Amino acid sequence: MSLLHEDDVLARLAVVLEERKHADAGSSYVAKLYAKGLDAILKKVGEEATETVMAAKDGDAEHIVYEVADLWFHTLVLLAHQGLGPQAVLAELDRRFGLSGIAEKAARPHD
Ligand SMILES: N=c1c2ncn([C@@H]3O[C@H](COP(=O)(O)OP(=O)(O)OP(=O)(O)O)[C@@H](O)[C@H]3O)c2ncn1[C@@H]1O[C@H](COP(=O)(O)O)[C@@H](O)[C@H]1O
Repeated sequence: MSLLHEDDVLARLAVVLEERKHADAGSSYVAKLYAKGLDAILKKVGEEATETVMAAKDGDAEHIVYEVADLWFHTLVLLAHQGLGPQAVLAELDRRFGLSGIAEKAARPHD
């Protein structure tokens, strides 16, 4: 799998999450979660955060990745429910990275 493909997965998943807003609640996991509403989505985010903490305490790398994927997925559902998408979060992280000056230092290593 290419790096580009992996980089792109948040955007591609966000498109599917938008499409599920028009799907029948019985037809998909995400459509059912939307139908249950914000509190149900928040409950899943909380559960997955807790499961991530427990996996990290166990120190099993595969389990950590699995639980963080569940957590990221449910935060993407939350963002979509709120009319937002991963690009907004990525832009905020990019802004903070820019503020840190690390990118500029990397471009001028001898300063
Ligand atoms: N990436 C995911 C994804 N990650 C996790 N999950 C679901 O999130 C749930 C995780 O919750 P738990 O571990 O608590 O398992 P559970 O007991 O089955 O969950 P609950 O039924 O209690 O909520 C599971 O049901 C997983 O199937 C996901 N469901 C869907 N996707 C993606 O979302 C897209 C749309 O999904 P559908 O709406 O199902 O078509 C798919 O193409 C996938 O790419």
